[in-house]
Amino acid sequence: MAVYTEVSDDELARFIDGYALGRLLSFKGIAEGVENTNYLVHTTDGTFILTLYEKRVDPADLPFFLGLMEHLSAAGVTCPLPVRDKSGRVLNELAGRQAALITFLEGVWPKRPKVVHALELGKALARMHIAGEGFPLKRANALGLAGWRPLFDKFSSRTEEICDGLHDLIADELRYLERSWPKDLPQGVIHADLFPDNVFFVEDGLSGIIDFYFACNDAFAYDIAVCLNAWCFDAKSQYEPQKGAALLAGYNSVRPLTDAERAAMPVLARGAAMRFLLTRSYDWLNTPKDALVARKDPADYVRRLKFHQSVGSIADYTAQLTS
Ligand SMILES: Nc1ncnc2c1ncn2[C@@H]1O[C@H](COP(=O)(O)OP(=O)(O)OP(=O)(O)O)[C@@H](O)[C@H]1O
Ligand SMILES: N[C@@H](CCO)C(=O)O
Repeated sequence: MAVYTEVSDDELARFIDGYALGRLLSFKGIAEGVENTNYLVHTTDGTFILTLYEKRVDPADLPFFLGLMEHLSAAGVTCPLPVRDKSGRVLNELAGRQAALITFLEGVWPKRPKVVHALELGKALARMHIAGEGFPLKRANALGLAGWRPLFDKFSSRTEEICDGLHDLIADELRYLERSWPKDLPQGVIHADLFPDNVFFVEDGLSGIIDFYFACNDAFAYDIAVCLNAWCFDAKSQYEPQKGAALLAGYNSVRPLTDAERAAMPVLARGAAMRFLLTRSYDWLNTPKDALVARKDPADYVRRLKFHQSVGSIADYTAQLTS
């Protein structure tokens, strides 16, 4: 359960008094998520999500994340909107953390994504990339290529606590990625963590996107690669080409991929696997045993990475298997 910071009834009632949202009725911690503390909050005016920002969020980045939600929402993307307090601020302090209230989105995230979900996701991702144009703030990808080796250095001496062979798998792959990473792909604002638990559906229609706390400026196609890994493999980490094809087709129907983006997809898929293998491995080793949070298994991303290494081109592979 991702409630790292407890908030008392009185503290929260005082906090809510700062907003024009009526009176606090009830609140409860949200079990899902691993990054930040989230509470579901009911007031006499409605339902909201309260987020207290934890370890990986640099407070200096919060204006980017919250401003982006406002920008995307104004451009037609259904995403949470930060709520302004009585003095117009979106950020406040609560229980020693930076905190914000955001609007509640209806819908549920798909526990077992279907082909139709991947298709809708592809379209929504492309629309989000287009909607991000004109957002004036910039944020480098802290978990992009330049951030991977320093993160590996923090736990490289302990990889055998996760699985045999992990050290060399990561070390060799980092060398490959540093040599091969594409430099001139179309760039803009990307979500960078668009896993199924961050996308809500009502029946088969996509109803909203949440959790912009890794958003940054980077290659659009890298965002697609993150989604390929997160949405198009089954519970045993077997690639599901129909879902991969649907994701790419949905995306392409809104924002056609360039030849360079298509050509780069295999290396981007390997990089996207590396990014989550690194953060999951780090968290696996550093999350206290008694923490109320479900650690995500690095092994799923070992398998994805090995799959990408073995097939060469995921885009060709998808095309072959679905034609
Ligand atoms: N605006 C929202 N509307 C409805 N539910 C929300 C909203 N924001 C968050 N939630 C709920 O809270 C959960 C955790 O939120 P979120 O994904 O932002 O947390 P996180 O700790 O940053 O998670 P992650 O591990 O995905 O990075 C979501 O799965 C969802 O159930
Ligand atoms: N989406 C991430 C966790 C949140 O950063 C993962 O599945 O590893």
